[in-house]
Amino acid sequence: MTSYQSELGGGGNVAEELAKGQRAISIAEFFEKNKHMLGFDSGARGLVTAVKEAVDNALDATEEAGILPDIYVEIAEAGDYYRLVIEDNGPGITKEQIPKVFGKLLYGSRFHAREQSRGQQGIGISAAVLYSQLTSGKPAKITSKTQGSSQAEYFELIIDTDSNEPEISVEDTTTWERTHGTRIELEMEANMRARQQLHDYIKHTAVVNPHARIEFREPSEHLKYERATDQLPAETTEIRPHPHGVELGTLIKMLGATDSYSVSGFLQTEFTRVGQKTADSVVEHFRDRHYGREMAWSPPASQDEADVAAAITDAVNGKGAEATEAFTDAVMKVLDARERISHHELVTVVGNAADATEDEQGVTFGETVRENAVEAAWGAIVTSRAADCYRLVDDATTSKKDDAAVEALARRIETAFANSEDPRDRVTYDTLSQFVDRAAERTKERDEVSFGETARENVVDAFWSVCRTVPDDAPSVSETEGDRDTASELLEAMRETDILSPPTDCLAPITDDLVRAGLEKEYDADFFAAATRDAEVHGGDPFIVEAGIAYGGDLPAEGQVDVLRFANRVPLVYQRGACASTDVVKRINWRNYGLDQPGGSGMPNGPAVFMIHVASTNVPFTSESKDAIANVPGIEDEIELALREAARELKRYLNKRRSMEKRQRKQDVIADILPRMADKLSEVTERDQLQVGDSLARIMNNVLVERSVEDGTVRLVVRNFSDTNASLDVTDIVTADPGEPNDGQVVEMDGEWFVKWSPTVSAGDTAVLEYRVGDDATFDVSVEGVEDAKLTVNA
Ligand SMILES: Nc1ncnc2c1ncn2[C@@H]1O[C@H](COP(=O)(O)OP(=O)(O)OP(=O)(O)O)[C@@H](O)[C@H]1O
Repeated sequence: MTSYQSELGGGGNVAEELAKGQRAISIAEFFEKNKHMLGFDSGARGLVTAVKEAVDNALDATEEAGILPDIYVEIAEAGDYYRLVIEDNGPGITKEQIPKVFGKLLYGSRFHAREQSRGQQGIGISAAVLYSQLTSGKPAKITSKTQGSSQAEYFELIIDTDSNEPEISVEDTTTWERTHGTRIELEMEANMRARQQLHDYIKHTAVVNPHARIEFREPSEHLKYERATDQLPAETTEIRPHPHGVELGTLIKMLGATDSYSVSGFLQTEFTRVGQKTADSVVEHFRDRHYGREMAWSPPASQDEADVAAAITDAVNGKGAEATEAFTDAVMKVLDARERISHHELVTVVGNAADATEDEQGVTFGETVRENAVEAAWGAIVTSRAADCYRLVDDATTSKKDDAAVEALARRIETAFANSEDPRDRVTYDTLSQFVDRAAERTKERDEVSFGETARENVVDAFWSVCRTVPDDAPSVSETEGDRDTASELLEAMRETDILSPPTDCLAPITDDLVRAGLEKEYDADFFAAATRDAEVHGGDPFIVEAGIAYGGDLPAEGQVDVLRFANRVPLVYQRGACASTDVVKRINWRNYGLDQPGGSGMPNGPAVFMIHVASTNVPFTSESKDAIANVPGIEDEIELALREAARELKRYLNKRRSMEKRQRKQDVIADILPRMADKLSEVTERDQLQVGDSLARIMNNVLVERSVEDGTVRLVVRNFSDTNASLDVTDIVTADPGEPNDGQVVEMDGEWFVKWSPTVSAGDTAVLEYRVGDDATFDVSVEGVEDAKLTVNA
């Protein structure tokens, strides 16, 4: 760094020297230097990020247009570089927009939309273009065809990093076999070291987008992921911001942009879930914060020292005895009936009494008389502060506090009111808290009695609850926008008002059925479970968490469970350790759900894949490169609940499987011993060998299927030795024509006859299935509807 130290004291102006080097930095220049922020930290990672940005856009665009996505991704070596091609069958991009979409950072359609989408910031694809031009020096080649066009638009362009504007080198039309869509070709310095992440990204994209067809070709592999459903994700609706989710800067911007004059109108037109009632409630809190409330004191009783009536009478000059008395009586009549009165309420009471006296007595009560009367009456009323403060403190604290302590605290609060700058006893909640805190501190110092946190809060709330909201109009929109403190008061009022959660039609969860279908499509497992939670809200943005589990089958039994993380249907393949979803998986006790977890915490082991999906209008990521979900407690709780929901199903499955395995082992032992016993028995008794299948089925409480063939009659006897009903599908495959059996159905296929029955056999009952066939036929029976371990087939 240039040092100006030698110039210090030498008469030179360092600030002016520095000023020569100070200039604005373009966004493109900034990202050129900070590529890692956008996920382009290395050649390996750059390739994954570029694929991800283009595929995410393709999925967003096709979904928005209601088109089932057909996406082609190709990575090929091109000399010293890699060439990346991504094609989609989306709606295409208009000629005017192409240069901006690809040649300008921070240009997009989703930044301002409160709707679930993969893209959010308008940086993704242009950052890929920037990375490609920086590393290979080659322009991006874009082909795009909109629906109904016969020709496609073709551009070659780069981003001018000084101006953050597109620099077009070729602009042409071309023919393209796709009826509509977009094709992007980028060359970049890259390598395939992140091959695994690339494959994970594509495969996991296929899992959570079962409606998409994706073809992926890279130098050593060519893969096709077919769609599992023709059902597009549910259409989403854009929502207005929720009052609980905006920041101060955004609020001020919104106040500047609105057409509304009043804050109430502004709230109702610019935010979701705000009707008249909610707006009224926010405005009331806003006024409380902006103006404070007025303390209401109990008017002293007439026999008390402070004589309000006398004070009023004294204050009224030259109105004649009769009118003065009538006026004083009218005020006192109202005051006597009131338990408490605040300053503005007194102004109204005096005003009404003056109007009535004017009418009845024909004497004018002008502004000054009214003001004098209010001042005099208020002066007399506030003499009761001490007694009032005592009562409020006494009621708000426990009986354990002795009287002198209560008295001391109340006296100090009273003094705070008496010394306050506002003669109307207006206080904000914060000021009131300060009054009470200071009074409590002094009482501790002087009287050695302490009032703890809770006691203080109770006292503040007791005073606040008898304070009156002031009648002043809430500041207008322009007044609020023009003053940062006022805007901040409005924001706090919005946050403290209970407001219905935002609607969730802006979200499109995958849904549990499709989570399961997606997993079934890509993983050869024995068991699948899925759960979709109800929507919750974080910082004003709705979110939905989904979880899925695949278990067993071909999944690797060794090592840790594989965790697939997704945000708005986008697989997150980096920063696993920094992600809230990983943290949640680790903190669950998986032993409770039948999985192996060394030490009882951390990643569980076993042949399982966990899938976690967070869908939101604003997913809180840990960084701009959108690699990991931040540790937001509300979101973590939902992730945990979704996982536990799916895990409960897994537990049931594993328990059942274990008991079946146990049963099978027992059965294997018996099946081994029984024939040997039968052998021995027939040897000893010299009788024919016994049929052991029947006995085995009886011992194991199984369903037994036994065949006998006699004079061309094939008989399958089904005996249910279990204690529940059995609904079976029994199919006998015969090599000769079985004619027309009584209850079974026959289908012939390639010289084999399939005879099928679907009997329900009650516990302890028997069903007989029969047909006739020629002598030399052979048979092969299959039975479904009963677990293998509970079935004995002797046929
Ligand atoms: N394949 C495509 N088909 C149609 N429109 C597209 C396509 N790719 C990009 N767009 C349009 O270009 C805009 C900019 O895309 P870009 O990837 O830069 O940002 P984004 O997807 O909005 O947000 P993010 O930076 O979070 O990815 C998108 O918002 C979309 O309107």
